[in-house]
Amino acid sequence: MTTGFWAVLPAAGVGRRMGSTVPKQYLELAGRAVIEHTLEGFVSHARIQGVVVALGAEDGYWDTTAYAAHPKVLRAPGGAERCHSVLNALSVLEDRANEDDWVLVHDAARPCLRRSDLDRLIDSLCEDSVGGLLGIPVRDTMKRAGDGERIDATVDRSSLWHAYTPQMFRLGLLRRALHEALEANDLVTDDASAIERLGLAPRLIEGHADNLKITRAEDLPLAQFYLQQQGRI
Ligand SMILES: Nc1ccn([C@@H]2O[C@H](COP(=O)(O)OP(=O)(O)OP(=O)(O)O)[C@@H](O)[C@H]2O)c(=O)n1
Ligand SMILES: C[C@](O)(CO)[C@H](O)COP(=O)(O)O
Repeated sequence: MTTGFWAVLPAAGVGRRMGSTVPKQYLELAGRAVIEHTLEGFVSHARIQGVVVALGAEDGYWDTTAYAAHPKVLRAPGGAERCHSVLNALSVLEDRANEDDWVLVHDAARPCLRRSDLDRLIDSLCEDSVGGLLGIPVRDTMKRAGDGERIDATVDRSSLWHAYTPQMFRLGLLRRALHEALEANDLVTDDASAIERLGLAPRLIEGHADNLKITRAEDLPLAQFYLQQQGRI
């Protein structure tokens, strides 16, 4: 049986840290919504059979996007935290995908993902027994803050990475891992953390630092710069 590939885009956040009345996944970036740039990379990918977007209950923007009626795009209800949104999206895949199909979970707020990095992730992990994620090794000296934002310690950075997305795991394993994390009230902030809780070791695949997550206001012009550098706008 051929193994399928699906994408899940958690897009149900409110963007508190962005400080905008418009959720950051719908802010304009080079004339399109952030989420439209993100979706383009998955909808246009020949190996990706479908994309499930997890949307907030109050989302009044999705229907204005160019992908609202796209045949490859499905919807799921967002949840209170990112982990709930992802688990809801996996439920939408249950009657379409096989348990061993690969699911690539990618933040809607990361519009600058390179096709080359996406392909490297898929090619590196498609035979892997666990799965993994894109990331980059940290480049700065890392400090742990103590009281009053004074340094408590300098942390050995030699094996520290920034965890990015997509994070790629088989549907059945990821659903079980997230379900068990939530059962333990462990509101994991990424999908790999749920897999690690099972005692498994996801692989880190080095990508590019321009796969930033739009989080604060200064990230939007930086994302535009990166898209220009990539020749995408
Ligand atoms: N309950 C939630 C919270 C977040 N997300 C999504 O998960 C991704 C990463 O989350 P984050 O950057 O934290 O987005 P927000 O939660 O919107 O940001 P903030 O924490 O600043 O509110 C985003 O695409 C966001 O839309 C989601 O689907 N469901
Ligand atoms: C999934 C993630 O982008 C990996 O770095 C990150 O954990 C999301 O965290 P957030 O607090 O939901 O932005």
